[in-house]
Amino acid sequence: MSKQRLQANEQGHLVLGGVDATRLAQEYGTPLVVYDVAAIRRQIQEFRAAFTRSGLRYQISYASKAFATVAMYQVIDEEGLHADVVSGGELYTALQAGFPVRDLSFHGNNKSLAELEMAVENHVGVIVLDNFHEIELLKRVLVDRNASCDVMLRVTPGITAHTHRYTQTGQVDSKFGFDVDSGQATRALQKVLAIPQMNVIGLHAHIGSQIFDVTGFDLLVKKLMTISAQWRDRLGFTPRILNLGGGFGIAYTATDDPLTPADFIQPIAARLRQLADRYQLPLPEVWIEPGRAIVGPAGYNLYTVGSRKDIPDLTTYLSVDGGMGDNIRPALYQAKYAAVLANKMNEPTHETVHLTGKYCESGDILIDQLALSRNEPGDLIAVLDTGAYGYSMASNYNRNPRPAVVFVEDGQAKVVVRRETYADLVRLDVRYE
Ligand SMILES: Cc1ncc(COP(=O)(O)O)c(C=O)c1O
Ligand SMILES: N[C@@H](CCCC[NH3+])C(=O)O
Repeated sequence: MSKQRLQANEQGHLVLGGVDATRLAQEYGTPLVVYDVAAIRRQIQEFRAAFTRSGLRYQISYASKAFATVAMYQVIDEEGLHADVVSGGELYTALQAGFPVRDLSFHGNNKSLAELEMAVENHVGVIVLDNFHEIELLKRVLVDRNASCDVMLRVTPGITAHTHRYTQTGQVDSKFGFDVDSGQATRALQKVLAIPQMNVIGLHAHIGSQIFDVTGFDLLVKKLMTISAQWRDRLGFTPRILNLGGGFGIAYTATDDPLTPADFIQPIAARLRQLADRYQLPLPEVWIEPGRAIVGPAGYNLYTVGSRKDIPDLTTYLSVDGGMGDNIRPALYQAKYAAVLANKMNEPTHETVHLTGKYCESGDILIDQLALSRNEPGDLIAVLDTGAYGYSMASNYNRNPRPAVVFVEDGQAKVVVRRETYADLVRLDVRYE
């Protein structure tokens, strides 16, 4: 989100989804996580429009690890998308939201027996098989229940996406999926094809996250179509669906230059058509799993300015009432964010500060160099584009309660996750006596 696209009212206050951000802070307190729901819907429409123009058969599956709450699954359902879950907890949340289970895919590199049982008993649409151990576990679950299910095979395509090392997942040296080059994926397929309770509907791969160019996806399509042709020739099997995963990057700062959904989808469609033609394969249905691109730009973290430390001739630390507990990404990935003084939007830049949190860690820095207008304690800071992997990776470090989450749309605000209380923090504690 570029700062220019932000809206301010006559008082110079940031306006989110038609609601004054200072009103949100007064009413619900800070730190506060705010989602502009219309922005989520717009982004989904952009993906849909790009697919419609491509002429491909497609499915968009929201990667709910980016932000998974009951209200979020409701919005995804309203928009008619599929979703993927990676744990019993995400599955449980989706079930609580009444999300159609047939439209869920279940991922994970170490799904437990209990999680597989939960998925099968609730009739989850697709289980994405990740490793040989899981094939055996799932077989047991299905045989015991005289059940069957649709599966995809997650493969490791041997592609290194140009992104942070911690968010690369497609390279050979990865914990996820069956390796293609060593023949592991082919062995896995042979094994699964011999299990009558499993119906292989497609191939899945995810090369990484926060990706800004289409090269990795192009290589991925080539790899998946090549292996599809080999499998057709050797095993008489052709995957009906190619799931290309997520990873579509967003702009966190002015220097980020992300592609639009169409920039990704058009070349992917062209390459698929070319290879389907070359290998005489049917054009596969394409699934994608965006998480960040759907919720990232729609999210804002609101904080109140507190203490300040000026170190003469050196620097200034400006502290807010949240930090790494509600946004671990700067500490974990050196992620960069932009922020504004939400109650003084029209004032000129006055200084550059380290925007720090309140946690007992020197690394608890939300923004390393933030240009701000003149400010004082009580002012409101809005960190932008925090919607993906912010609240979903939040913790109670230092026994700080996690913030509330508010959805704003058409001038209305609604709490969709209540703020944790101190009582919540000790809810699971048991006295030792
Ligand atoms: C299998 C899978 N699909 C989709 C995603 C979503 O990625 P992103 O939020 O970058 O779109 C992830 C996370 O990186 C993932 O592991
Ligand atoms: N959590 C990461 C991305 C990895 C997502 C899951 N594979 C982030 O904040 O960017």
